[in-house]
Amino acid sequence: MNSASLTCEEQWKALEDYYCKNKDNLVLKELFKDDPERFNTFSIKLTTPTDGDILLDYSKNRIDCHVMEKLINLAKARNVEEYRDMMFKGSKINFTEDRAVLHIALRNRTNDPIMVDNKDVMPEVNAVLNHMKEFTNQVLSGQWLGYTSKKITDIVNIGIGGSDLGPLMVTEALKPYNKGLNVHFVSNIDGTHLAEVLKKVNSETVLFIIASKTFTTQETITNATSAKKWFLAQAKDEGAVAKHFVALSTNTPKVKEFGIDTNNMFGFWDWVGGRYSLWSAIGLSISLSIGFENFQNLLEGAHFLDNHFRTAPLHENVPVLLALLGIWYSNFYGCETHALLPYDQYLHRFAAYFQQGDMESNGKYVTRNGKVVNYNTGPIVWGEPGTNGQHAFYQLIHQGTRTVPADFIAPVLTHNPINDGIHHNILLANFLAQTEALMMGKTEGQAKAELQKQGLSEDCIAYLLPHKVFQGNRPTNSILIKKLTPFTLGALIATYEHKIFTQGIIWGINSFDQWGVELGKQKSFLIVYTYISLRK
Ligand SMILES: O=P(O)(O)OC[C@H]1O[C@H](O)[C@H](O)[C@@H](O)[C@@H]1O
Repeated sequence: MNSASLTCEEQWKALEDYYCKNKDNLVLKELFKDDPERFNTFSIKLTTPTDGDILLDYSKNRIDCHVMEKLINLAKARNVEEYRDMMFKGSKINFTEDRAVLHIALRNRTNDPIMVDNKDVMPEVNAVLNHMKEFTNQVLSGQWLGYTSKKITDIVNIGIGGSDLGPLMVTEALKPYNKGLNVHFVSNIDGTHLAEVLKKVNSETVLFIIASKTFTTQETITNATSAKKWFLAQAKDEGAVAKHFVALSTNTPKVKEFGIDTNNMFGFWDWVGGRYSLWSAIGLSISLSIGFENFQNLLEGAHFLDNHFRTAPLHENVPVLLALLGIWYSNFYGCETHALLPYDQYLHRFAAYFQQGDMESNGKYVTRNGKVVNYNTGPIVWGEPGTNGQHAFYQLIHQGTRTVPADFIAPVLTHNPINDGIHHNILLANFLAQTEALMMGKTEGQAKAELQKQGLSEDCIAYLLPHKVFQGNRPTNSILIKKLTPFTLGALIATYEHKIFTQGIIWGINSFDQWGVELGKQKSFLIVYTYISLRK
């Protein structure tokens, strides 16, 4: 496998050279004028079996065919395909933890064997899925009863990081599929988070889901312990805990120690990274919210995208293309951030979810060779749903001093076509208008003509003019799905997961550990113990 430093790669140098000579010629409106086929050249449509098309339009980027060719050559030189195949085969590509990286196994709907340490992981994956199905059906059908023989009405997921953000994002995104349970999330160690949720639930009808891969995370264990204390204060019977507490974890001894019946434990494995775990038992709150069949459709959507990522040539491979565009902006244009802008209220936690997904994966400066990089790695990921963002931070995207590459994401159809669909029409009009405005900008001539139309004096026009000009040439991707369904959401999430993977491979870093989080954790444990012993 290639172990050369990224900046020494011939393909890197070719990109650098091309960037230096051509960066001023990569002007979007000119590129569109010169090539009427530009949209067709730089867009890809994936047709899903039942949920319509997924379109990636990447024509509004500062690229031409030469840039794309060179970027693809770089991906090849960095062995993206080989590493991708290693991931799918179960190789231990998370080398600092000596672990396989197999979130793809959790949604391996064809059940082809995937071997880790000479053992097929699929039978265990399927066993946990069956357990989730059984449990979900029992709770939703009202068969599962609380300690006073009442049905469960509310679930509370207690977890943090990957054990919170994914389930929270997905249950919000798929609210139209909710089967009737009220779903709550508690993550913050700040007691306010738990206290506010406890005000809304009844001990007789609530189910606590303690979600923690390690079952040692300070926030989760503290919140879970307080929840159990609150529960026992009302139930007054240790035996009742089994009816109201379940655990999602890889750590059986710790789950037992906490007092949760291991029959009520849903397991997973060390090869599932926290930020890639919503497909595993960690997705139990999703399954309870939308029903197991819909949860399965979410897995199907991700599997569809996994197959695309695994088999499509690099120049037609959606996650690879998104990754390469990100590299072009981060490493050549020097862009610091990447915005995720979903034009769908249901996706209001999408950017927050991928803040962890991307920044915890690729926020690293040490390479596979143990060397410190001499180039930028993962960008700062942020965003809010449109159109709210437009009235908050789009000013900076349009006229700020930084270039902010942005992904605009929208469903063509809405779940809520209220008032004859006028809301959705306006929403989509904004989506289209923004990407166009960012690309086209406004020339001095156009701005002047507008000011003249308003009948302003020449002095006033001269004074205002510089503020009314937009340089434009601001890059965007447009990602359109037919409708936000479990399947299309699964595909969308998997797209970004594989984008992150591809970038990590090109940058030569390990996207699957998170040592950076540990330092803060260790320090806070020390301070907490000192504080507690001082109070005694
Ligand atoms: O699921 P847990 O073991 O409780 O971990 C929760 C979170 O802890 C840390 O913050 C890690 O960096 C995250 O990746 C993880 O998702």
